Amino acid sequence: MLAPSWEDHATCLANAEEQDLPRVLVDIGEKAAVNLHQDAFVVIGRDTRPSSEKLSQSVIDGVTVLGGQFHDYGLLTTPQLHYMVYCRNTSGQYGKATIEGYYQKLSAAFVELTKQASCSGDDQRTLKVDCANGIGALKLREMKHYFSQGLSVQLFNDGTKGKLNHLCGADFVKSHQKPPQGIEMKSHERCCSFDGDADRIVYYYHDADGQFHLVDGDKIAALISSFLKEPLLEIGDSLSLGVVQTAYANGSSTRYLEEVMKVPVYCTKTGVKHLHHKAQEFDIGVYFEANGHGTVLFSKAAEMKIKQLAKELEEDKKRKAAKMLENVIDLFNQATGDAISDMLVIEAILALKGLTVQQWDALYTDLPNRQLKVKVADRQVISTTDAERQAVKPPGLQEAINELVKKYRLSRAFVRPSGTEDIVRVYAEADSQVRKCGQPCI
Ligand SMILES: CC(=O)N[C@H]1[C@@H](OP(=O)(O)O)O[C@H](CO)[C@@H](O)[C@@H]1O
Repeated sequence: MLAPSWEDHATCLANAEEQDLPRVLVDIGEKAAVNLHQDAFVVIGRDTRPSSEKLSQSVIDGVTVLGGQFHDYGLLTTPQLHYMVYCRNTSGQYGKATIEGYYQKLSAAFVELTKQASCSGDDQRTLKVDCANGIGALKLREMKHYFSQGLSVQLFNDGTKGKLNHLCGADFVKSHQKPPQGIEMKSHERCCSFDGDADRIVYYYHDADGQFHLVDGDKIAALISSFLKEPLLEIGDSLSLGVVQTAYANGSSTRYLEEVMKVPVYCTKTGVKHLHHKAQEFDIGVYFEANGHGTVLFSKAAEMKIKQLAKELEEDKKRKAAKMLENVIDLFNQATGDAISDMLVIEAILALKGLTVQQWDALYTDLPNRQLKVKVADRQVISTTDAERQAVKPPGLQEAINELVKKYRLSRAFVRPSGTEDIVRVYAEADSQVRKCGQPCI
């Protein structure tokens, strides 16, 4: 429990996240536990569930008995807690380790960025936000006045009535491919859903025929990458840009990024800690899980370079491009995927590019896909390789999958044991739900 490096925090907090521990996240770096020469400092935050208060108090009691120091922030979203830890571990260089500091940093960058928006594809810069009846509602309500000159948000499922994540939230929308309850959607209206602790976000809309369209984490990564390429080209510096996905990324998104955007794409195991670490290998690392969890990381060197160019470049267009990148750096939560920060980045990009949600959605067409959970006696009998895309155990399983996959075009399928639930997950995609031979699949 000693002041660890930022990487230690990232690992520890990401591990807690993946094991779906209650959202009283405690700043206890794994590696830091062996460093006995520094004083302990524990950073505590909690969500709105009744159990969180007791859990949080237990942590405080434990730390007090051990004579450790702590700061209790009370109610926070998960990414806000990561932000506080990051600020403290960079001695305030990243930002002020207060809720006010978080609101100010992100809102100032958003307002500055959107000032440059000359036109807007959506006249109404209004966004409907489903807050999953979670902590995101409280925090977005506190924050919305800071950026109201650039965006007006309407909150739904704000926790005053419904239950956390029940028939709402990013996970519900993504897995059921339908809107959450409690939100009224008019056709072509831009809506988004946070998950319960506000670290994931997905967008969606209804078209004129009433058909529902999901714009998921893969499309968020595609929008952001294509947006970033332009100013990077303009400033003429050869900063490396890479996108990190998992096996659940739709094949169309990978093809779009590699073949149309000419951006290198990497696949890691499921779980943000894997994506986060891979993204740190680039000057600019874009990482998103299909479920909407992700952010963009800028290396220290890239940040310094961009800041320097924003000051020094003489040509107006180039200097503006560098300035825009500078604001983008400030707007992305560098500590972890953050629904509020991602929402502001997406809204800024749509405003700057004059894009509607439909135009964004049209970047590419998702391949039809299915994801299932299967309850088995022992999920550990399955082990995988190649970023979980190939089963190495039990014998014969991969061969059987390969046989099935052969029957479809642009097809891909894999199974893997979940890291968070006692189940096996099955994923399949293909260019159509009909077999090559023309017969429908069962
Ligand atoms: C397919 C899927 O969505 N998997 C989720 C889920 O992991 P599993 O290991 O698949 O249970 O929970 C993780 C933590 O929230 C999240 O990072 C990940 O994306």
